[in-house]
Amino acid sequence: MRGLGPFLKDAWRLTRPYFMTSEEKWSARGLLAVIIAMNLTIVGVSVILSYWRREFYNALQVKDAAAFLQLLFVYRSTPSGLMPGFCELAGVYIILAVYSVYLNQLLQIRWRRWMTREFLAEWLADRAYYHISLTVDRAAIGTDNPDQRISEDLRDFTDTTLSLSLGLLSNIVSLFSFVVILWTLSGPVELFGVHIPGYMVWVALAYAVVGTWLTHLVGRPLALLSFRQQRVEADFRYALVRVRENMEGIALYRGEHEESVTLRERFGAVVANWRQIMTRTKLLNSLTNGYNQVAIVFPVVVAAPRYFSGALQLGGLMQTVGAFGSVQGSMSWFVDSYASLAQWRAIIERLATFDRAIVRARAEATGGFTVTQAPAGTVRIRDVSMNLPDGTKLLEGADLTLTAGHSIVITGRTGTGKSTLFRVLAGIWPFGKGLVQIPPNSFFLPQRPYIPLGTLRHVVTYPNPVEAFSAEQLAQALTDAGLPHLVDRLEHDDNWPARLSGGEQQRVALARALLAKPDWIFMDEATASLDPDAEAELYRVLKQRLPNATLISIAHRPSVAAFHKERLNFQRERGKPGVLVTQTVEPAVGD
Ligand SMILES: Nc1ncnc2c1ncn2[C@@H]1O[C@H](COP(=O)(O)OP(=O)(O)OP(=O)(O)O)[C@@H](O)[C@H]1O
Repeated sequence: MRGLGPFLKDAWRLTRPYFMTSEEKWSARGLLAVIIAMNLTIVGVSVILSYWRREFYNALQVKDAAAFLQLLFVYRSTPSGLMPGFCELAGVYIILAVYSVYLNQLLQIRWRRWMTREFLAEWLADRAYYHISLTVDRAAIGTDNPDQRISEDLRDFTDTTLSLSLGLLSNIVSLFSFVVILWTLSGPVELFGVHIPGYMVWVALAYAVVGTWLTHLVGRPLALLSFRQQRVEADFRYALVRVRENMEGIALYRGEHEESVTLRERFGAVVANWRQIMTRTKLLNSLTNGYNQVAIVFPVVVAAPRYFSGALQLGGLMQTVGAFGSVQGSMSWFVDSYASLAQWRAIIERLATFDRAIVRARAEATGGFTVTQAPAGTVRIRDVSMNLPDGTKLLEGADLTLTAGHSIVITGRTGTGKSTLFRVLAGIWPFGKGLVQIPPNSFFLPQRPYIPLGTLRHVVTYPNPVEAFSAEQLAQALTDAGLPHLVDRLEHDDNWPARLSGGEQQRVALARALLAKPDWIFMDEATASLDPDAEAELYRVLKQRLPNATLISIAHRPSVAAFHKERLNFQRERGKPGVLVTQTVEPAVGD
């Protein structure tokens, strides 16, 4: 963990924009001011209620029924001023308590909405999400699981920041107010010849600190145990999900017994940890119940000598009991907040690291590459060096010019760097340097196409809006791509990533290319899941439907090479940068 200074700086850096510079800053400040005012008023009402208590019990002591009724339902004039009735005080208290929480939740969700939008925009800008995924450092907190940072950490950050800061303010004011009340009620005491003024204040503070500290000590292992419980429950659930996702594989291997052993083992951990939670909860409950029972009489016992000596009336005694409870409540808040403070610190650390990783990734979006538009009819790379994130060189100082109408197939042994070259040409690979010039109307088809959730129409038109193409255009593209059976299901909302086979997914990607009508089509083993006949058929369709498009394909099969004019062989020896070697290919029949 970093020092306190940098941590506070990070906390401020995350908090500042919403309240200081965002377009919502005025409504946010207004809402925060109202919540603070409400919380302080709640403390004020509690203080008035403490004096009300004194009047009320004094009225009981002297059997003054009129004062009793006034104090319950209307108001009463007292020597120290007008005392509102219980109904009014309770009414105001209830309204404040309800609306302070409600407005707090409102501010929390608005703040979270704003931060989530900001983080999402930053994360998706300049392909920062992709860059971070390439360089993710498992040891560094903050850059792993971006989904968790954006959903959970932002939620917990806004929640914890508000509850800690507002809680701190209310509890300081409350502690101070009730310590003063207790001080005025409590006379001095002589202990072993020492004169101690306001002795009840010291007793209350000591009682609260010892009690909450003991509770904290006994209860602390529970936090760890419940954290572990979440983990073992998640492990058990994950094992069940693995079975669900691999049912066919398990059935074919007859792996039921093995699975059942694993599942029982994992559930065994759930039960074992739960038993520890039970034991610890029992201990904690013994302590808190005992403490709470003692708390009922403890302040009365402490104040009793002054009551019996006549220095305090019944009202004063009851006010003392209430003030004692309030001091204890505020002190407990400070002790309990240790845990939330540690949690808050961890959240801020994770969010700040994530934020810095995004800024860094955006700054290095294209690495040392200069990606520009190519002059019409060419694709050019000049002096391109292509590295892995760890610095390993895949290609060094490469030059390449592709001309329109001259289709190329890129081949090479697996793992040489063909897909990485494809990413460089697409302008998304950030590691390396050189000039990359690509014509604007280029279309990139990866090996594993992205299939979003939603209707099939959304899947096929992605990333364009659903209304970008007519039903006839979509039907034609699907039919051309070999998916005529899906034409009727365009409006069906299904789990398409799971429903479509690997080959069908690649056909959907080709349908997208047919709709986009690009001048250049770059394909990274984009038909590898199809059988050779279907693959050849699709290449024929592409050439027929898009006769002016130039195909640049990465492929292993010779049958695909036959659809291209030239072969570019990516050759790389272990530990050395690769080279691109041009070779001729036999044209396919009808090419
Ligand atoms: N993000 C990454 N981090 C580290 N290494 C990577 C990363 N991406 C790719 N590599 C490595 O770079 C090398 C080249 O990968 P690439 O996918 O470009 O190969 P390829 O020639 O397309 O292989 P194939 O024919 O099997 O698809 C491989 O050794 C791969 O493990």
